[in-house]
Order: sequence, then structure tokens, then C-alpha cells
Amino acid sequence: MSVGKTRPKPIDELVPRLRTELSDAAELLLCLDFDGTLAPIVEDPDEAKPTHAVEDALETVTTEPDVTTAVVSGRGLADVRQRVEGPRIYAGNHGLELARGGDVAVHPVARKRAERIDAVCEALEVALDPVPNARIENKRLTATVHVRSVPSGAQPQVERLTDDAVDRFGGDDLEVSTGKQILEIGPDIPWGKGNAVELIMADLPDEAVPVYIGDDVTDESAFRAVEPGGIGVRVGDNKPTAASGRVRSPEQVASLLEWFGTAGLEHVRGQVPRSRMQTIRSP
Ligand SMILES: O=P(O)(O)OC[C@H]1O[C@H](O[C@H]2O[C@H](CO)[C@@H](O)[C@H](O)[C@H]2O)[C@H](O)[C@@H](O)[C@@H]1O
Repeated sequence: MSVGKTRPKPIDELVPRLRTELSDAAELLLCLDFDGTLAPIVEDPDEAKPTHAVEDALETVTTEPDVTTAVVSGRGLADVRQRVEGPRIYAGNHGLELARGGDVAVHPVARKRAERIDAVCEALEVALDPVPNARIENKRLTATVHVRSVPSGAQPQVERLTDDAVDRFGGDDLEVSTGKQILEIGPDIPWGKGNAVELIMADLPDEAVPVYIGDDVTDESAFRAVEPGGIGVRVGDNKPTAASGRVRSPEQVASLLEWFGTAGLEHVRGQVPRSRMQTIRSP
């Protein structure tokens, strides 16, 4: 088991802890990953969208004055913003860009390296052209090479060509990491979703309880940012993670958001309905 990671508990088992933390809190911060969390994973990244249940739950929770909602995504900021409506704060490119309070902050080193990302994408458009269904998503500060629809036999070739292009045009300034059927190309700097979540938390009172819900590798730093004062929830199986809780799917994310917007908020406000204290409804 990796250091600092344990097997997450089903969210129902964490209700007593949630109850205690929310009862001590003055407000709630809900930070939400997009793909695989609010939106089910789909073959074509352009087709990803939140489920209706997620949209309904977000509509409720984002209008509550005691709740701050933030979407923290690996997608580009403009892209994720037009896919999900309501949250007050958006972070794109794994936290390299952050829109809050009418301002957009961009990590200065990432901004400088955007030209290199462009050069790598241009080179990959040519190099990957013969590979069936390989797709490059240029997100300006980072880029994603999608292999979900690439025949499995050709995937090592995509990895090799991507590494070559990054070596050639990125030098020591860019790095390649992996996600769900993707290769992520980004600046080689110690900055991730967890840093963006820390900036968001710093704007709120100490009595705000932070929650982060996400499904992928880059969400781990955000789980570490909110735990142990708040709570991390991994969407997926029970593999070791820095999050203490887990739900199975975006459908369960919707139920959890609905719980936070109703029973959870009543704990924050000191109006505890005993009938709703014990469980979070499973879809
Ligand atoms: O941090 P996230 O909001 O979860 O973004 C991570 C990456 O998500 C997208 O790719 C993933 O979702 C696609 C649509 O379901 C899927 O086809 C792909 O295989 C997944 O890896 C997005 O396209 C990337 O830019 C994000 O970095």
C-alpha cells in the first residue's frame, strides 16, 4: 500500500464523521472534479456532460448561501466552465488556472511554457496521424493524448511517440503523466489540483469544512489538501487512496451532493433532523 493511502470506506460508513465535522462547521466547501465525477466517462471527450441528477443536485447546492462550490478539472478552464453551470469557482488544467471572484489567475511558469505545449501538439498531430483514433486535446497550458479508442496494440507506439515529442520540444520543461486512458503533457512544476484547493480554502473562514470528490490520479493531491479536517471522496473502487470515503459512480455523487444540500446543511446550521442523520440514499 502506498504511503499515506488507505482503502476508502463506503460513504454510508462515514456519516457519523461527516455529522460531527459538519456540526462544528460554519459553512461548507464542495470541490468537485468533472470527468468521471460529475460526468460519466465516455469515449468522445467532447460528449462528456453531467448527468441530469448531478445537474439537479448542483442547482440546489450552488444556490445555498452557506455552501461554496468549485469545479476542479484537468480540462481547460473555458472548456469545463461551459460544461457545468452554477459553481462559484472553477479551476482548469489541473489547477494551473483558477477563476474566482471575477479574476482568472494563471500559474506564471505554466503560462511561459504554453508555447512548448503548442509545439508538442503540432508535432504530435503529424506523428500520431497514422495511428487510428489517437486524439490530441490542446488545452494551452497542458495537453492530453487520448488513447481510449486506439487499438490496444498501437498504444505503446502512442506512448513512445508522445515521449519523443515531449523530449524534443519540451526539454526539461515538460513532463508526461498518465490518467484514465490518457497521457497528460504539462509543465514539470510542483503544482496540482491540491494547490488550487488550498488557495480556495484560504479564502474561506477556518470553520469552513472542505469536501473534495474526484476519481483520478490528479485528484489525490486534492484529497490530501482537504483531509483530515475535511473529507475526500473517491469515485470508483476501494483501491488505496488519500480519500477516506468512496462512492461508486456519478449517480452516487448526485445523491451525495443532494445529501450535503439538505441533511448535511442542516447539521451546519444546527438544525439536525434525526430521521436523516444516518444514511445517504443510494441511487
Ligand atoms: O480532472 P478531470 O475533470 O477528471 O479531467 C481529467 C481528463 O478528463 C477528460 O478525459 C477523461 O474523460 C474523457 C471523457 O469521458 C475520456 O474519453 C478520457 O478517456 C478520460 O481520460 C479530458 O478530456 C481531459 O482533458 C482531462 O485531463
